[in-house]
Amino acid sequence: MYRVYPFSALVGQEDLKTALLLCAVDPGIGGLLIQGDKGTAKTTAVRGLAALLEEYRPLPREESLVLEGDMPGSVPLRGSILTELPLNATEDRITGSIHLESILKEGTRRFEPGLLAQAHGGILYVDEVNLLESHLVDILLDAAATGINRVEREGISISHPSQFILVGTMNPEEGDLRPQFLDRFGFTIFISGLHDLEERKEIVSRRLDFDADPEGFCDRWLEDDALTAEMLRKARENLTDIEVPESSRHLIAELCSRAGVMGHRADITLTRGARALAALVEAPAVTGNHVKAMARFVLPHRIPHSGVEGFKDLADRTEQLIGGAGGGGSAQVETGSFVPGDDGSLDDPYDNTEIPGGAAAGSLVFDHFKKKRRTSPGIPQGSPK
Ligand SMILES: Nc1ncnc2c1ncn2[C@@H]1O[C@H](COP(=O)(O)OP(=O)(O)OP(=O)(O)O)[C@@H](O)[C@H]1O
Repeated sequence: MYRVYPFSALVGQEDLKTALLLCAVDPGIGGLLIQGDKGTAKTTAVRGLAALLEEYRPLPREESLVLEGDMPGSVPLRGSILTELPLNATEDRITGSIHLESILKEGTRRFEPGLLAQAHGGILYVDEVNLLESHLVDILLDAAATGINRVEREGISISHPSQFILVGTMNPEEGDLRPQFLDRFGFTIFISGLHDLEERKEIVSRRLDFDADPEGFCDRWLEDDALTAEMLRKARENLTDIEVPESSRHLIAELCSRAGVMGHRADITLTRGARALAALVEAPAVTGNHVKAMARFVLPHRIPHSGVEGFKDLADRTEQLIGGAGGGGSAQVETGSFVPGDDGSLDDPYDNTEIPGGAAAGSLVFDHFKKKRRTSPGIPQGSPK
């Protein structure tokens, strides 16, 4: 059987893994744009997450799609949870079209679903999204934001749900994405290769182990993938119960206003991101630390700039904003109703202690993951990493 390199076996790149998980917790975040170097596990991470979603099914997935409009009915949903969009995809292929053969042969009109139908309930991966024609990017971002694919063509109007996790990649050296498109991607992260020598060696040895014995390698990471899926499932379930207190709302407004972002999309995405992060680390409410961590994913690509500044400069400006926000400190909120686990061994995930400058989202999620793994009865202490 064909095996996929496990999501949990990725070395480091915790922000990348976290950004992907958060988009799975709340696809309404609007998708993730990964900028960065080649060979840094972007595709490996996305395929690993897809395999995890396929195996453990932490997210709801419908069997068929309900069509509305001029051709009401339903079409079966089939295929993989991961839809990869080819760069030569046409608008018809993406949105779906009227099946010509059925008109010619049977004289009836039938809707032929496209990639936006196939992606419903899964991941839509667009490698090198900056090389895609603008009107196609527009269609993808529109569906990602609204969760609906609308086909208005040839005198016909059809719509169907299309909720997916949009993941785009781009290498800025090969061309830019227009600012109006950048703003519509919920998160952007920049990733580069790892410089820690031990981590580099670990990447090679894990890859060679996987290639030599994919089955055995995947078995060793099974428990970690299962735990990640369980965290995802719980976070999805609890998402709308997470409180966003006034102090966090204030911090979000302050950060976005000081960043000088256009409109209010950043405020909304930052709120959704912080809420998804709180859900993933099992906190009952959004704290200042969650907001600050999410500001790094939400603000850099939205800060107005002259065009000469690279992502790194904008990330530095975001750090300055985070450092100076909230009167230089945290968004203080009440400790809420957190009840430690039965064994009392988990730290309070709602810990609102000020972390100077806030912690990285990847650290918050994977520190929590490691604590859970230590206290999960089914997980052997000797599991990898
Ligand atoms: N952090 C990592 N952990 C595990 N494997 C890694 C890591 N970084 C890179 N690799 C390995 O490097 C190889 C390249 O990874 P991958 O194809 O996912 O990169 P990519 O970022 O999608 O590249 P490209 O931009 O060229 O498409 C794979 O064999 C992958 O296993």
